[in-house]
Amino acid sequence: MNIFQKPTAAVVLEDGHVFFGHSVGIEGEVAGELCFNTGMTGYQEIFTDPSYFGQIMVMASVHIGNYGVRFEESESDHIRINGLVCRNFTVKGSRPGKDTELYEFFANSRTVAVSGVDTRALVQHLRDHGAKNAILTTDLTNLKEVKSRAQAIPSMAGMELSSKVTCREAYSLGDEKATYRVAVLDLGVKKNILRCLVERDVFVRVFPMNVSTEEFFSWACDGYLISNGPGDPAAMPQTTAFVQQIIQTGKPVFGICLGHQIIALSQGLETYKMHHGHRGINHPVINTATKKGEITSQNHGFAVKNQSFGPSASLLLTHSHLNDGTVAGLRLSDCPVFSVQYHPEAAPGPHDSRYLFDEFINLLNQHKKDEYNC
Ligand SMILES: NC(=O)CC[C@H](N)C(=O)O
Repeated sequence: MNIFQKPTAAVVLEDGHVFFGHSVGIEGEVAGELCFNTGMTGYQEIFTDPSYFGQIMVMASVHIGNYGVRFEESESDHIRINGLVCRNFTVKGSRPGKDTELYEFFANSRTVAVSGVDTRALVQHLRDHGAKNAILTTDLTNLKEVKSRAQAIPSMAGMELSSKVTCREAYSLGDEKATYRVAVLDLGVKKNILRCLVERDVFVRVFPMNVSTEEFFSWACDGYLISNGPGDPAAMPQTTAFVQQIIQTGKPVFGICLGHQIIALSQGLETYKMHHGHRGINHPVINTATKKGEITSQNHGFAVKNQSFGPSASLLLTHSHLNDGTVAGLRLSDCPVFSVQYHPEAAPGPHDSRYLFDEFINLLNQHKKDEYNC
């Protein structure tokens, strides 16, 4: 924040810390879990990712808004974050071909954004003390009262949020005469996951999470994708039981992020809330079979407990996070089911993990030849 300018907005943390900044123009107050993303590019994809529903995002990257917005690059139809905290917010982006400014994008969805914040100090605080609930406000008249309201925000742990972002009705994408047909269980799916399937000759049908078993299983398909999404996976017992049924069909299943966590829960593993999560586009992962490293895009605040994997387990650890050893991927030993905690569809990248979509297609092919029995 420019020390000569008076603050016009504040980030008030549940632990009492206050970070001042400037409102970028949308007045109001929002509450949510405050977490940080270290990606140096891709702000539009982050803000429109349904997995961030309910969260206030602190961007470690210093320039936000500087290349505007192109609608075709959104991960869903509008902004999903509850609020934005950044260092510099550029009102007029300089990218040729932009459809609109980030400012307009925020104004249209009435999402509060605060700039001029010492984001380096704030990120360090969250990294040291963990993700915190917070209130973003442009009304600085009674911050004491805002602090006590910040303490009353419910924890992300135990919160089911997919029902807020899943589609209302089933819809299809791609060519109906494509070689493969995949049913997607939409827990908050990112558009690029669907694009990655369609460009591999897949006809996709996306179903809302509360779809009836009759409707879901009566759509003839070669395999299933369980999508990413917001909230705590442990708060989704019905979806977990449904995924168990999906696995029992014996068809190939691919889980991404929340989908990965739900698959793990359906097999008796547990999940837990992480200290401050993984959110960025340079997270190193090792593929335990090939021993190759992958640089991955990640966005999760929960993870699968590492304790139940072993050589004789029916679940095999396929990928491990190289920074902290957390579970990054798994597969079932006796069914064509695999999942990753990270984002192989990542846009703007990195693209190291795109091969996972090809592996899914290989499984679909194999399944077309001989049926598995789970
Ligand atoms: N991107 C995702 O699917 C996130 C999964 C889950 N909501 C988490 O935070 O861990």
